[in-house]
Amino acid sequence: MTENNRTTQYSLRNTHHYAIIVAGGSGSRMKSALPKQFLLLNGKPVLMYTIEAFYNCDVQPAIIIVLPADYHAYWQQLCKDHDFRIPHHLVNGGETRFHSVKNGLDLIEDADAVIAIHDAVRPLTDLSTIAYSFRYAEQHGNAIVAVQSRDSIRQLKNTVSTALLRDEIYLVQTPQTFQSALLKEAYRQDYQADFTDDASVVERLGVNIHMIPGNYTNIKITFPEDIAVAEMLLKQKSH
Ligand SMILES: Nc1ccn([C@@H]2O[C@H](COP(=O)(O)OP(=O)(O)OP(=O)(O)O)[C@@H](O)[C@H]2O)c(=O)n1
Ligand SMILES: C[C@](O)(CO)[C@H](O)COP(=O)(O)O
Repeated sequence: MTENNRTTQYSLRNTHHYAIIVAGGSGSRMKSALPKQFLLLNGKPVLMYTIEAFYNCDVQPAIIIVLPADYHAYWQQLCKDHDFRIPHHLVNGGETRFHSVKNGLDLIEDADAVIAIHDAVRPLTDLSTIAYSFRYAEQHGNAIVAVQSRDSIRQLKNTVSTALLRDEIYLVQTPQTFQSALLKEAYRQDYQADFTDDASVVERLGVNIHMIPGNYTNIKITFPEDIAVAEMLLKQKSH
């Protein structure tokens, strides 16, 4: 795990930065008719918080939003209703998260770019974590935000469960940030069911993945109860 020196200043002037925010899912586990990226947190859609975090971080990436094709008009209306003016590019979602990321990547031609991939449904990411992930990936090729397990861990194989070393277990979040040539090469691979995040796609090339520290509050809104938790955390953040 790499030390997150949040006070260090790096020069970003010679590179190009992009954020691909994937919001192409249907949110089946949320059991809501409206996909969870559009649900309201304290009156504002989840996706708007996420875009604001990237817009407000000091790296100032270009922002690409991947949305199901059927929801582009709905999103544009939401932007009008909430007077949401942050500039962003819209791309169609794909069949899985992998295909959605790929659609976003197709928009980026810059071979020297640094690209952060982020779940639209993680609206609580710190600005400093976003900025650090860009800076770390710029220097080391990739940066994956993760937190150490706080619970004891057991692995179940067939019917036998075994304790694992908790200190060796990390829970992976987003953003996951990469130099563009590496990420584009990785996403030229055929889709595999065990590609659950961008790190697993890049790792399949034989590349070493670097974890950087995240926050336990960077939750992914997945189940109905996560909405109440996110609203509470947002209220705490604003005080
Ligand atoms: N085809 C897909 C599937 C997922 N995502 C995005 O990937 C992120 C993480 O995925 P997940 O939480 O699984 O979202 P859903 O697929 O929407 O939820 P579920 O698995 O419960 O259906 C979300 O921001 C989601 O919108 C995407 O862009 N395109
Ligand atoms: C990318 C991710 O959020 C990292 O934890 C996670 O793998 C997404 O998983 P999901 O099954 O698509 O929610």
